[in-house]
Amino acid sequence: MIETSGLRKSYRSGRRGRSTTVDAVAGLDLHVAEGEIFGLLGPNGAGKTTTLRMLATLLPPDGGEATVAGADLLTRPAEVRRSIGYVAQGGGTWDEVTAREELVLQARMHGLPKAEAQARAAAAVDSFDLAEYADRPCRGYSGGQRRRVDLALGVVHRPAVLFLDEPTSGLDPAARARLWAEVRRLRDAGTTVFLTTHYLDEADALCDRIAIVDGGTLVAEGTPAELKRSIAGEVVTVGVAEPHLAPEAAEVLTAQECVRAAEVRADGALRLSVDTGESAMPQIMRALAGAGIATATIALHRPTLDDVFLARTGRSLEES
Ligand SMILES: Nc1ncnc2c1ncn2[C@@H]1O[C@H](COP(=O)(O)OP(=O)(O)OP(=O)(O)O)[C@@H](O)[C@H]1O
Repeated sequence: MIETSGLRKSYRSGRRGRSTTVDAVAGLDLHVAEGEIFGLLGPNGAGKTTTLRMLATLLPPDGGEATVAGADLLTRPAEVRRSIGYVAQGGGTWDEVTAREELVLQARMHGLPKAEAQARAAAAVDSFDLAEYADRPCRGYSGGQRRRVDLALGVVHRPAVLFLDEPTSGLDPAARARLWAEVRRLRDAGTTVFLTTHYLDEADALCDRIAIVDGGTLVAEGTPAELKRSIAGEVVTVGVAEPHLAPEAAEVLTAQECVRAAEVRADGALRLSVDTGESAMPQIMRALAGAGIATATIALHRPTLDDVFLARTGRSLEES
């Protein structure tokens, strides 16, 4: 449904002579299948919004190719625009207008006659459960209510592809869960959803497939489960009884075949990447005992997407 190849965008800023160039998107290849929720995950400044705005025809790429819903982004942008909905970061509701009026206006902007636009607005009020406040000005809405209206506005013309930029940013847990349910409902009805997020849990729980980006380039792409299994392996943490021996313990363990990588964390514990935790744990204990290093604690963790990011970039996404 969306294909990109070598997609690029740079920004120049500063005065003449002292201008700097930021390669916001530095050659991105993405494949998004029809009917999936696809997430672009990355830290601040990774190039997520720039990518989304290019795919939504709001920003011209500097290079590369892309098709969206079967139309070439560069040569047939008007056709792309007819197939997509776009919800910007922070949304697009006006304080003085009601949600219903916004929905009618949006539908009319997509070329629907008045009666049809009103019918679409009424259907959206129903399906997004907006009736309680849809006829009040948007100014009084909660953050979660506004985001639901934003979603409804994004799909009132029934696009094949919906772009969402940081859809749950700033929402409380209950409002986030509600928005996730709405996004899943749209996907189940056949809409392809392309969203950006810097929340690991959102990428993991909501997205069918994700692309992790950093510095404008692709770090990894796949289903969250695949990425965690294939890239991060499993993680064993070990606390040694005498913390000053942690560096020596890391050296001993790095030499073990079952250990892919060992690092000493800031809290003095060892963090080990292994293929299979269950079989690695007895070997780890034996190796440490053999080196005369006593173990205080040992625990097996299921890998997270942050472990994937760490394995690929050497940094934690949560600290980026
Ligand atoms: N209009 C602009 N002029 C100059 N630099 C820009 C402009 N817009 C973005 N950038 C830079 O391009 C890079 C990518 O920005 P972008 O907004 O695409 O990242 P992002 O992953 O969406 O970040 P965030 O999560 O903070 O929204 C950043 O280094 C940013 O500072």
